[in-house]
Amino acid sequence: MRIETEQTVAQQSNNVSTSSTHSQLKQGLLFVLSAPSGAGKDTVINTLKEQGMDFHVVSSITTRAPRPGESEGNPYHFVDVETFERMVANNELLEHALVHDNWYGQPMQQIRENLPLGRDVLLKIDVQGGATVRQKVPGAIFIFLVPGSIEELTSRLINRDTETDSERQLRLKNAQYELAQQDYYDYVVENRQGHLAEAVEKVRSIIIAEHCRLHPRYVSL
Ligand SMILES: Nc1ncnc2c1ncn2[C@@H]1O[C@H](COP(=O)(O)OP(=O)(O)OP(=O)(O)O)[C@@H](O)[C@H]1O
Repeated sequence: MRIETEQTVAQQSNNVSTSSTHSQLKQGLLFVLSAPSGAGKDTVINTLKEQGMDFHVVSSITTRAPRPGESEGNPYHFVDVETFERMVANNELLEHALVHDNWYGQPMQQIRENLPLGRDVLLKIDVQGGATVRQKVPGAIFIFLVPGSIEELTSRLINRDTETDSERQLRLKNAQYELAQQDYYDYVVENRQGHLAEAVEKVRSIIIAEHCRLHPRYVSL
């Protein structure tokens, strides 16, 4: 039997750095945030950024027209259908999908540039996109944001007033199916009406906790 003395324990701890895994392999983590339209993805992301969290939100490309107040790169890269099809053909997109009659895609380049620099990357995508990313990059961390209720979601979209009535109806119809997909995610965070701070704190805690894993879920693309 080997009895460990204070000296042997001290020798062992000299040989093994307590945080070797974390300090040597520091790489960013890939997060996926999905939710029905109007559940609060942008609001949560913007609040985390205002609080000083440093992560890169992938600017998707889309063929939809910019809304009032949006411009190239903010929050999307707006491209025509021909450009979109070229990027698909050149394998430049991690995933792409037709949502609400418009194409959306996630450029791979932004992920490849940021992760090796130790910067987390967040993909803000719908559930179809989330399913594709789960297949291609199972090591990503999947977070689903839900509203307190469908009624809350409806009034948020009405108050936001960024879609026509028929667009809003389509989003609410799709929300039923999208909410049913939450079971495939690692985390579900409720963003209740008037309780934004609570939801933000939960997402923030998830990000911090994922970095504290003994073996963080690093991915390579
Ligand atoms: N907890 C909350 N309480 C009240 N209002 C909220 C809350 N979270 C978000 N909102 C409001 O709900 C509306 C929708 O939020 P947001 O635009 O962030 O949703 P989204 O999920 O990014 O939608 P989309 O997918 O359509 O871009 C916004 O007007 C926002 O201010």
